[in-house]
Amino acid sequence: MILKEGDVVFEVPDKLTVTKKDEVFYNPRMKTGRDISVVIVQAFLNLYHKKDKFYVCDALAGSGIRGLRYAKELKFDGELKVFLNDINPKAYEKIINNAKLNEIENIEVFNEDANTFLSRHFRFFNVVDLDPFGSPAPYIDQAIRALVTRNGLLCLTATDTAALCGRAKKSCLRKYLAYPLFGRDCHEFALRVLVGYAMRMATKYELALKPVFCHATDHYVRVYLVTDRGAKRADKVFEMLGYVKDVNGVKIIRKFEEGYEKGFSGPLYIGNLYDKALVEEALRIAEERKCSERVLKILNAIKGESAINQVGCYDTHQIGKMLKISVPPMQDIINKLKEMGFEATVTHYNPKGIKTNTTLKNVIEAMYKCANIR
Ligand SMILES: C[S@@+](CC[C@H](N)C(=O)[O-])C[C@H]1O[C@@H](n2cnc3c(N)ncnc32)[C@H](O)[C@@H]1O
Repeated sequence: MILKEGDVVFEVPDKLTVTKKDEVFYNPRMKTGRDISVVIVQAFLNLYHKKDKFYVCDALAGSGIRGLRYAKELKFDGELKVFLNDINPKAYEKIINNAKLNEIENIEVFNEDANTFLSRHFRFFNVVDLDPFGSPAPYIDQAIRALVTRNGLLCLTATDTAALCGRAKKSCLRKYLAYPLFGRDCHEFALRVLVGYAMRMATKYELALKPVFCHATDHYVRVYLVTDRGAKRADKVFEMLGYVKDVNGVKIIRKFEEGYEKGFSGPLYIGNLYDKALVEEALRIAEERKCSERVLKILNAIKGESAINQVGCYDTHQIGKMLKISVPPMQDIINKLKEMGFEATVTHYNPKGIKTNTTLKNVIEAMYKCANIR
């Protein structure tokens, strides 16, 4: 069947089960994530890319929709080229045909194992995008090596949320060398585990990765990290890693250098997950391109989150249960916290989550005040 996504028309098999069994993989539910990808890469290009060539790698390309959208939708005055690769010969053929269908010529298509392909392109790409079945962990090392060492953008999707969100602890340990945090804000901790893992993988090459954007949507998480080089910068990465424990909604944080203690999760990233300027530019582009309401809602929530440096959030439902009160409307609680002099915002990943720069005690007070209870 012929479909359209963004500016690209493409063909996928008529019957899709959206599993590995499909002749060529395509998941229409990931459109939101791909829309956001195009917007984030464009924002990155606008703000941080100063060279005249921009090489993007879609290493696990499936039908090619992601890479073809980059090739067609990104606006760049210099040379823009997208390298699409998939191990499946049927996907390889489909990508070539889909490129012809759109008269896209600024691409090269390959049919190799992703790690082999990436290892042949040492320090070559400005962007490496990994969108695998399940975990990107098996490809992260080669992806890091294939990126330019300064201002390279690593984009990772992970659909193994059972592992990252803490329902499959051993799987998380096996793939990400970290204990996950299971709880109401597990999606944010999934992002932090994945970011922390990629950062640790890069330090041995004297590279520092820094997250600039991420989101947890539907059944997957997606993170974007930028490369920088130098042993000293790589050493500093460990200052941004740590272990976290949730005690009744309050996060206790141990620094990485203090070591692991039983009951804590991690190692994971404990710094700010967003580059504020990039988030704002992405939102501007998304509005200009008339992206869907859903994309705009996610980006708007993230704009709020990016201004507040809280690890995790307060779950108003959990608090309401604890206090045995019904939860006032979210916006009322947020307004009340602001009236009390604090910053507060909704989160993009938990409709009942509030991020704020104050304590649980003050959130409770705000909720009581909203419910007119004293
Ligand atoms: C989730 S799909 C990609 C979806 C695509 N990026 C999109 O946005 O629609 C994962 C793809 O990875 C490919 N793949 C699996 N193992 C691979 C490997 N070792 N090297 C290269 N491609 C691989 C599969 O054939 C499949 O097409």
